[in-house]
Amino acid sequence: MTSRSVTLLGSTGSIGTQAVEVIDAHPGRFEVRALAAGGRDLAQLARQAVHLQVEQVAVSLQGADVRDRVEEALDHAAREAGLTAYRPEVITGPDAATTVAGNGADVVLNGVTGSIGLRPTLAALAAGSTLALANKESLIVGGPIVRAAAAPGQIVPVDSEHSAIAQCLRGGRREELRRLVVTASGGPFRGLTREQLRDVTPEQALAHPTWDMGRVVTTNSATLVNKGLEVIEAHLLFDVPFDDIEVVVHPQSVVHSMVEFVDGSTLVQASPPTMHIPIALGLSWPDRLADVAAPCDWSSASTWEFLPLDHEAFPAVRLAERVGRAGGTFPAVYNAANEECVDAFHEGRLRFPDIVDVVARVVDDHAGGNGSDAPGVDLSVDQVLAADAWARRAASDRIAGAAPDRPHP
Ligand SMILES: NC(=O)C1=CN([C@@H]2O[C@H](COP(=O)(O)OP(=O)(O)OC[C@H]3O[C@@H](n4cnc5c(N)ncnc54)[C@H](OP(=O)(O)O)[C@@H]3O)[C@@H](O)[C@H]2O)C=CC1
Ligand SMILES: CC(=O)[C@@H](O)[C@H](O)COP(=O)(O)O
Ligand SMILES: [Mn+2]
Repeated sequence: MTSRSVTLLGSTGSIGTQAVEVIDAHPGRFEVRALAAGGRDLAQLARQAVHLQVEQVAVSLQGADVRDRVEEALDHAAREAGLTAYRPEVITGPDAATTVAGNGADVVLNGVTGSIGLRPTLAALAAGSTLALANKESLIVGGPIVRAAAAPGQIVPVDSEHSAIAQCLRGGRREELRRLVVTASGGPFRGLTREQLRDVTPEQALAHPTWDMGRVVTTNSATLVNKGLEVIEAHLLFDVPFDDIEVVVHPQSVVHSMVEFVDGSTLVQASPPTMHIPIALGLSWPDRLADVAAPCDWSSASTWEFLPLDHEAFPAVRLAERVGRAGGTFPAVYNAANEECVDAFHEGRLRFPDIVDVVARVVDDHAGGNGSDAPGVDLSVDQVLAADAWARRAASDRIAGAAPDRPHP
């Protein structure tokens, strides 16, 4: 089998480092051409660059000394590895990830967090690369823009639920599909009431019961905003109406989602919780790589539970369905307001249940005509980014009003 060239965006994060593990475990299958990161850990990025011998290293930091710092880190990592002649191209600044995303690699894995991933997603699609998409936010905020930019099959989902659905769809024809069932772990606060959620801490929110992930997606799992985003993601990826997408709580995170067909049959995709499988499929689609992860162990007793979601304690999914149906800039507003609220929660400026309450108020303000809005097919990237910026400001104002007392001193 021929080797695929790969560009890894967000290479130092949870998805990025696991992608490197998958690539290392399959020598000869992939050649990593470029890495991009935010620049919080230049030493790690440089070690990855030297290890993978990439041609390009992109860092989104801006500043007079950034290039020198990246080159210094690369020199240091190369010396440590006994390689003095290694000199990749270094790209810096806010557009760095977008630049390497457009380098025409066979596969671009977008593992950046947040709506900042929109331009890189569009650059990868414009360059004709297969987009292995972990950065769900770019699809959600870009909506019709991203869909229009993608050729059929050009986006391969890496999010575990959507990878599961894509795998299940290989077992039945699209026109035979009745509905999608998206599983949710329920997060660390499953079973708590809204009142009990008032005093939970950031540390508790980051203790996900089944997955080890980055800070934002882990917090979103706790609020169920992640599941709200994933419902919109499923609608956009598979063109299924919101009425035909159901969320079910499955605390074990072994069934990663399901597809129900018209005859009453349901196909599920199951594996112990690891992102290695969806990452490997994202890189090698439509082929499967061998021995990516341990399969389910059927030799000992185990239980899979499926429970309804408590929408009163966790209103984020219903709110996401509303913004998803509204379309236009509403999903971008939901996402951007949430990104602001997640930061505020971790900085002790907002209580946990106020995250989704503030997002809902910002969405209501948007529905009332605030923030630039352009529903429908004519949406532009500039309009999305303007709505994103407006939602961040609106959320900040609301956060300042929502937290007169500091919940986490
Ligand atoms: N982790 C998981 O298991 C899963 C994650 N996802 C999705 O995948 C995406 C990544 O999540 P995760 O890996 O957990 O997040 P992390 O926070 O662990 O990693 C994010 C990565 O993106 C980099 N980054 C941040 N800003 C930029 C930028 N402007 N340009 C280039 N790189 C940047 C970060 O670098 P730095 O630290 O230097 O800023 C880091 O390498 C999210 O959209 C998430 O929802 C989906 C399913 C599962
Ligand atoms: C692994 C993955 O895909 C995450 O997005 C996961 O879905 C988080 O788990 P929950 O949101 O179901 O808690
Ligand atoms: Mn997911």
